[in-house]
Order: sequence, then structure tokens, then C-alpha cells
Amino acid sequence: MNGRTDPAGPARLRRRRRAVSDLGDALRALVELATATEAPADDLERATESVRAAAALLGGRVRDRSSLPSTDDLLDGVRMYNPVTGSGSALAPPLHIEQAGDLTIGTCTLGLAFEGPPSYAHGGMSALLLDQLLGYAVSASGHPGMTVRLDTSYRAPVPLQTPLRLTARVTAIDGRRVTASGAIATAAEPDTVLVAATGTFVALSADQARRLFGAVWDSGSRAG
Ligand SMILES: CCCCCCCCCCCCCC(=O)SCCNC(=O)CCNC(=O)[C@H](O)C(C)(C)COP(=O)(O)OP(=O)(O)OC[C@H]1O[C@@H](n2cnc3c(N)ncnc32)[C@H](O)[C@@H]1OP(=O)(O)O
Repeated sequence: MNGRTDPAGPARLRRRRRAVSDLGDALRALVELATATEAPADDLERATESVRAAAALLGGRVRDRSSLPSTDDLLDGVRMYNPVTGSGSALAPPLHIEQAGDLTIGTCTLGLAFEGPPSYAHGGMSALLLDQLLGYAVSASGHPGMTVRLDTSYRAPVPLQTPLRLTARVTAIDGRRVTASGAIATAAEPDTVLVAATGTFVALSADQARRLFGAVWDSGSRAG
């Protein structure tokens, strides 16, 4: 039973989504502290035991890759564990996205957990953020598709612990192929491009969609 068919469902779903977000907040704080900590080994060992106890609690009931999280709703665009934007994901900064006309704007601050060169973001993280933001821009244009190509140009390192402003917009639509471009800057200097990217996205044919996502789709747009 899910939030649409169970009369008590909507309240239950809201509570579960809140709990997923709260757990995500706690996990992100944990990951950041686990990266930043200089605590003595005794404290690290005690923390390890506590984290293992929490993992045991969560492992009681789990899903596999063929089913969607019960909190998600593909039709409403709710993806709570998206590794870039998902409030429930320990991996997500998270990136907050809004649409202003044809411009897609993302904001986030990357902590020490995303460090590549000392004090700066890992380049793969910049590509991840831009892939997501470009993909959002493409979806918002009404032509959603999957990334088939992402060209990334690293012009200056992206500082950690610094509010960032990302932008993207669709630049061309050619049949099933959509091109979008975007950039990462700091919020303080939004006109200075640190990383620029251009992505090509392809809308799936019906056959491709069935082949790639049929099993998940058949399990329902929201798992029960
Ligand atoms: C408001 C909105 C809210 C929603 C928010 C949602 C945000 C979501 C954000 C998510 C963000 C994260 C997103 C992610 O993480 S998506 C995950 C990463 N991407 C993938 O895993 C995709 C892997 N690729 C494939 O599975 C296949 O390539 C697919 C199935 C996509 C196409 O199959 P196939 O490859 O067999 O192609 P086709 O025969 O159908 O041809 C189709 C057209 O495509 C052209 N083509 C193909 N490859 C390339 C290429 N490399 N460069 C340039 N063009 C290419 C091709 O020439 C043809 O053009 P044309 O001849 O018709 O002109």
C-alpha cells in the first residue's frame, strides 16, 4: 500500500520523507566530521561501534535496484536519494536547484569530504554537479534525456567551504538530441567561471526506455 491508496498514507508518507531528510542531514554531518576529525583513536573506535549499531537498525528492511524507494515519486520528480540533490543522500552536498525562465540555477557548499587537491573540490565532483544541473535544465525544457556526452573545462579550482553558484541553460534541440551548457562559480564572484561544461542528452526511444527501466517502472511509480 502506498501514499495514494492508503487513507492514512499521505500523513505517513510526509512523516517518512521528513525522517529520510533528517537522517540525510545527520549522515552528511557525520561524513563531514569523519573527514575533518582529528579525534584520538579511542574516540574513533567508539564512534565506529555507534555507526555499526545504526547500520544494523537500517538494514532490517531494504530494497534492491529493481524497486524505487517508497518515498520517491518519479511522476512528481521526487528522488530523495539522488546523489547530487537528494535530501536523503549522505553523498549529496545537496545541490539546491531552481528554474528562473530558461536559466537553471544551482547552489551548494562543498565540505572537506569532497576534497581533491588540498582545500579544493575533486574534479569529478564538479562534473557530477554539472551533469545533474545540465540534466535538470534539459528536463525543464520539456525534452528529458540521458547524458551521452559531457565535456568539462577546468579553468580554476573550486574552493571548498565556500558558497557556490552554478548555472545552466539549453543551447540546442536537434531531434532526440539536446545540448546544454553550464558553469560553476562562487556566489561571491558569479561572473568568474571556474568550471564550464557542455553536455549532450538523448531522449530515449520507447524500446530503449522499456529495456533500461521496464523492471523498475513495472514495480510502480512509487514503491509500496
Ligand atoms: C523540471 C524538471 C525536473 C526533473 C529533474 C530531473 C533531473 C535529472 C537530471 C539527471 C542528470 C544525470 C543524468 C545521468 O546521469 S544519465 C546516466 C549516464 N548516461 C547513461 O548511462 C547513458 C548511456 N547511453 C545509452 O544508454 C545510450 O547511448 C542511449 C540509450 C542514451 C542512446 O542510445 P544510442 O547510443 O544507441 O543512440 P541512438 O541510436 O538511440 O541515437 C540517438 C541519437 O543520439 C546520438 N548519440 C548517441 N550517443 C552519442 C554521443 N555519445 N554523442 C553525441 N551523440 C550521440 C545518436 O547519434 C543519435 O542522434 P541522431 O542520429 O538521431 O541525430
